Amino acid sequence: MRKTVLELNGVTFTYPGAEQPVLRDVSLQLKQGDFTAVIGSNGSGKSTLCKCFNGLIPHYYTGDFSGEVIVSGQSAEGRTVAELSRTMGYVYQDFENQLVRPTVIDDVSFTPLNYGFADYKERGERALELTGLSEVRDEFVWQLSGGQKHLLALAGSLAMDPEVLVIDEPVAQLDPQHAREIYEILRRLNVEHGKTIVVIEHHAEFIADYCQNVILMDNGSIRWQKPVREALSSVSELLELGIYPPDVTRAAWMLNPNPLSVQEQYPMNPEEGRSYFISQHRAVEDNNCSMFKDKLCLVEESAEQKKEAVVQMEGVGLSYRTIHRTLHPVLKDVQLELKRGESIALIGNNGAGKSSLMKLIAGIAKPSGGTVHVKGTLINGLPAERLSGIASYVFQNPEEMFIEDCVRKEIAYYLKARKVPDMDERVENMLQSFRLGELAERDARLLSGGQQRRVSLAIGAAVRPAVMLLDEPTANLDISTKQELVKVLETLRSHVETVVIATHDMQLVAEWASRIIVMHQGQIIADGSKEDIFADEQLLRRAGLAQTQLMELSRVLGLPRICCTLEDFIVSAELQKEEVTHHGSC
Ligand SMILES: Nc1ncnc2c1ncn2[C@@H]1O[C@H](COP(=O)(O)OP(=O)(O)OP(=O)(O)O)[C@@H](O)[C@H]1O
Ligand SMILES: Nc1ncnc2c1ncn2[C@@H]1O[C@H](COP(=O)(O)OP(=O)(O)OP(=O)(O)O)[C@@H](O)[C@H]1O
Repeated sequence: MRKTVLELNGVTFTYPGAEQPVLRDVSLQLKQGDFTAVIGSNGSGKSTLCKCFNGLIPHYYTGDFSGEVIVSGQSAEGRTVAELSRTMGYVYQDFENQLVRPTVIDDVSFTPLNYGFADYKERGERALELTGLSEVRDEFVWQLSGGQKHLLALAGSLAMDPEVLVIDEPVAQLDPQHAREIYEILRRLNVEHGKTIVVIEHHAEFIADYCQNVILMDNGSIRWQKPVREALSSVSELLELGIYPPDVTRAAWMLNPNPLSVQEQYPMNPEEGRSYFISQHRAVEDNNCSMFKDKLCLVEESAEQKKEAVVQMEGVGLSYRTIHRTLHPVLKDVQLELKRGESIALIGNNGAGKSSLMKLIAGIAKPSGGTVHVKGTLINGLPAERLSGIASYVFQNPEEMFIEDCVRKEIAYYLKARKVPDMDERVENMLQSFRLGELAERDARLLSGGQQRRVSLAIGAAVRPAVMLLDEPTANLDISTKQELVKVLETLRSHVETVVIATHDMQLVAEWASRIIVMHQGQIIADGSKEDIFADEQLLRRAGLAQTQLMELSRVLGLPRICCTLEDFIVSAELQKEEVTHHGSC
């Protein structure tokens, strides 16, 4: 019999000052070697639940706590976070807070050093090797890209060789190839080393491929804990909660029963799924976006206006100084023109230079050569306060944007500074569009990750700049918020001249972008329509993007191109299924 490594009995928890408990009478058991996904919509209590595992709740997050947590057979009561952390490795959603030392190798070895392990350096090196970070071992941590920092936080936990590894959204900021690699590492740790793994995950494809069990959180309670196939087949329930995992996975299963044979064991009714999907789509449109649209005065643009260049970059380079004081070129000779009305997706693997390029357009980073013009204004060297109306950058880490004490004031902040006349109306509009009404008076820093992301998007959108730059806008978002974001982005077209998104979310790219720019090692290696870019497998492979779920699926479906909406996938899946049945019966 496998031993129980973690047990929660009747845990209820209320954050200080909150009116309602965030966890309500939660009980669960994890056995050694389990690989479990915790799912649920934004704010349902997933991270709070996991913070009970290593004693962060109630030791660090004080509040009203009752119930019992048992770690490796011993009650957690009276044991410190440091003690529990030897068994429970944890990578937080805001993983940057876990990076505490200046260089990569120092950081990864820091925890084992602190615990007095003589082999702390070897542990660090091993963890870097496992996560593919050995090449940057001597770099400064602040010089890493967002994705690389996430890998480093994971490496830091691995260096302690914990019995249980809890990771809050392991691939939120990783490119598809790195994401799969991380899950392969987790699988090896699970299968070969018997580690118990818990992930908080919004991506169904990884849950389907790697996890054995799924815990569904619903408004602070565990609604169920089920084996993965059964869990992901609970279509109507997941749709009802607005968290149905991307339908691509489901469509793929409908067509290709291997390796999970889901169809045989848990037959799904495509009609049921489809009608739910469509009604969900409509609900989003009716309740949120049409309301938002009504308030906007949509401007018809002339063909001439559409051709107008909003951003012009010529011969732009960007270099950062390395630890050895040499210059590390991050962007090389970028020539780029972004036009009015374009919806641009910047894609490329971790560290390709996407954020750096956007920071140059926003005037946050200064080019080491060349010129950047936005709306005809040379922005190199322009003071920050002059930039917010021209280009607005929504950070990869939303909390970096928060300076006020409540959500409403955060959204109003830049509008107030610029004395925008319809400020109150705009703030209300944003609160509604991003489902923030109930959170308006809350401190943004104390919200869940997905809620914080929504606030950061609302701040950026409220300003209505000429160019809006969004860094990984769908990271940490549940599926229904993602759908809303796509709709809101559509409506933004009439206020924001050009929207640029840096993303690893190919679903978003397929549904939203009108133009894709592919970056690799600091250069633009392709620039075109999604039809052209997604059809070029060699190019995508070169940029480390070949293994996306969409590509696999498009192959399975025999689609010439990848750019389909979720609905297209379902329709294609159904058609193909019918064809198979038809041929079968012939
Ligand atoms: N402030 C900095 N100082 C030094 N180097 C940096 C700095 N910011 C980024 N870099 C380096 O520049 C390169 C490009 O980073 P950037 O964040 O632009 O990549 P990215 O494509 O956005 O990656 P990700 O998808 O992981 O966020 C990386 O090698 C990174 O290590
Ligand atoms: N430190 C805190 N103080 C007060 N309330 C908090 C704090 N952290 C989270 N909350 C609230 O508790 C609820 C659950 O948050 P939690 O982070 O556990 O959700 P989650 O399911 O992990 O969400 P997400 O998918 O967005 O990360 C949310 O309403 C959030 O606003």
